[in-house]
Order: sequence, then structure tokens, then C-alpha cells
Amino acid sequence: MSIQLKHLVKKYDGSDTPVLENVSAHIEDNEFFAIVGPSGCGKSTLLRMIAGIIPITSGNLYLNGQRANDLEPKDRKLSMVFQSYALYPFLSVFDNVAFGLKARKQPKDVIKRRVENALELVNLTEFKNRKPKDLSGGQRQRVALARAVANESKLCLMDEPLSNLDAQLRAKMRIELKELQRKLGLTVIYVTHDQVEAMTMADHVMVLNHHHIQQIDTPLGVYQHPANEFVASFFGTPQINLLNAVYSNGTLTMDNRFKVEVSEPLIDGHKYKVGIRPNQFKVKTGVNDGNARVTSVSQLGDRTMIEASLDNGQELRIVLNGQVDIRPQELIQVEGAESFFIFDSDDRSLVGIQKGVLENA
Ligand SMILES: Nc1ncnc2c1ncn2[C@@H]1O[C@H](COP(=O)(O)OP(=O)(O)OP(=O)(O)O)[C@@H](O)[C@H]1O
Repeated sequence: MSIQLKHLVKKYDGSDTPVLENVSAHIEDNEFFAIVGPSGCGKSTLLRMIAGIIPITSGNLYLNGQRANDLEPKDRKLSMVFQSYALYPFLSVFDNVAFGLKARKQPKDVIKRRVENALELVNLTEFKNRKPKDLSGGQRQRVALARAVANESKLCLMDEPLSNLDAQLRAKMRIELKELQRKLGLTVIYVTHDQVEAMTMADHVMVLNHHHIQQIDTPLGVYQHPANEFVASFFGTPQINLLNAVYSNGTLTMDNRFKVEVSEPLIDGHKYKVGIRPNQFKVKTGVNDGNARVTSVSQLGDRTMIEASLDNGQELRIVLNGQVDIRPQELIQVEGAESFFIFDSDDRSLVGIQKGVLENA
């Protein structure tokens, strides 16, 4: 199913301030579309408008090209999976999955076939007679998924469906969910505040903040070409470093510490922010004299994560490849960075992406 959002606005009753403003997007059939953003930015509100649970204040919603603003939820041919699963505790797994079909008075043999197919897809056949309380979190999650699958709706709306699971199970379910979506040709709209989840599963990501869309792009797109400072900070762990900079005569100077010649046409005397991903720094360790003092070290096996404080007080997050022998309080020499973003410090939008090494000023 394809979905089109055109200039959607949502104001809750009694409030003049919109929770969402001018939200437009096109979601293709069979697409895995993630909606991400910080708590309270309106992700669930958007999903609930698409589901028909809450009214749209203004703008239009189209499902398969048909205007759907006033369609009853049950006529939207979609299913929903929430973080709280919403399983009936007194019903078996089978009956939980069959619930919607029974409510719609489907013939018994149709219900049996669809439920059994759905349970097989999510690997729960052997658990069909159990009650939800006798299942693990991941299995309960799969019951909720099986219910969506049995309903045979081509659009599935998911609101933080994995957030109650432990990290390991979450990683496994991400892969299973994605596989299921592909196998069934589902269109999935998936709400999460977890950037990793969005990056690993989605075909396209909508980033929301402060009531507005910040960017819609592929996962790589938001990482490599973030529309603004917010998007650059939202994706990537550890977070991108942001340094104050001033442009003058072809050179950007950062916090009086680094300078770099830039080819972008910038404004003389104007202030910018330079965004440097932690893995982009060039660093010398084991030096007697350096320009930054290490404040913390995390060994991750394949990478070494450092926090360091430059002699002008600027804190930096740095990631080095491999296991680097380094301890807190040691000095390092930060020599520059391979590539970085330039943001306007007024409206925080991206004005350029620069490759090249910074020099000490
Ligand atoms: N029924 C309601 N009446 C009034 N305001 C509401 C209602 N539901 C949500 N809001 C407000 O709308 C804003 C967006 O809420 P929403 O639940 O959509 O955010 P979210 O991005 O899903 O957040 P989270 O990640 O914390 O779930 C919040 O400021 C919230 O307080």
C-alpha cells in the first residue's frame, strides 16, 4: 500500500500550538519507512493520524491514492503493533492471533489457515496453546506480529515495538522483522527514537524535531548529508563534535585552535559550526607534548573511544580504530580531521561538506 501525507497539521483539543506542522511525505508500496526523533516530537501522533485513531486537524492523507482522512480505522486495511503488545492474557496464542478475524466473523477454516500460516512465519507454531504469561518478551512480540500478519493487511504501523526487549533480542528481532516485511511485501511505518533501529531497518527515514520534518532520506543519506545540525547530532554514536568557527578570507578558524582553507563560498566575518564525526580525527598518541588531555577511555575491542579536552577547554569525542594503548590524563596530539560538515550558526542548516585536513592555527 502506498501512503501520501500532504501538509498534515495536528493540534490537540484546547491547544493553539500545533504538535505537528506541514508534514508531507510519500511512502511507497513495500517500503520500510521509519519515523525518528526525540521524545515528544510527535511521532506517535503522526502514526495515530495515519491509523485514524485521532482526527487530522488539516492537510490530507491518501492511502493507495484515495483520500482517507474520514475513513474509519477498520476500513483503512492496516494493522498496528505497539510496544505494549496488547495481548489478551486469558486467551491462548492461537486465539490472540485469531481475535481480529473472529471479530470480523470469518469462516472457521479461513481463520485456522491464516492463523497457522502466521504462527509458522514467526516461528511460534509449537507455542500456539500457551498463554501470553508463559512466553518470553520476544515471543510475545512475535504473537503481536503474527496477529498483524494474519489480518493480511498490507500496511503495518509499528510504534516502538522492540523497546521492551533486551539489547540482544532487540538486535535479533530487527533482522526478523525486516525479513518478514520483505517476505510478505508489507509496507511498514515504524516509529522509534532509536537511531540504530532506523538506520538498520529502514529504506527511508523521516527525522522529526520541534513539530517539523528535518529531513527525509535514506539511512546513509541522513548520515552522510545531514540537512542540519540536529540531524547530524541525532545520527552516529558517539555524537558528532560541533566546534565554533569564523570564516575570513578563504579560511575557517575553529575556536582559535584549528584552521582550514575551504572552497565553499562562505561569508567573511560570519560564524559557522564545524561538525566533525568522532572517527574522522587524525590523532597522535604516545606523545610527550600534545594539545589535548584524555579524560576518559572506553575499549570496545575493535575501536577505542576517547574523550579529550583541548587546551582551550573544548571537549572532543574521538574514536580510533583498533585497541589503542592509552589512559586517562595522557596527552595526545589532535592533528586534524579527514572530513567535516559546515553548518550556518544562525539557522543551523548544512552549507557544505569539506574533505581535507585541518591544521593547528
Ligand atoms: N491526547 C493529547 N492531548 C494533548 N496533547 C497531547 C496528547 N497526546 C500527545 N500530546 C502531546 O503532543 C506531543 C507529541 O506527543 P507524541 O506522543 O506524538 O510524541 P512522541 O514523539 O511519540 O514521543 P515519545 O517518543 O515520548 O513517545 C507531546 O508534547 C505530547 O505531550
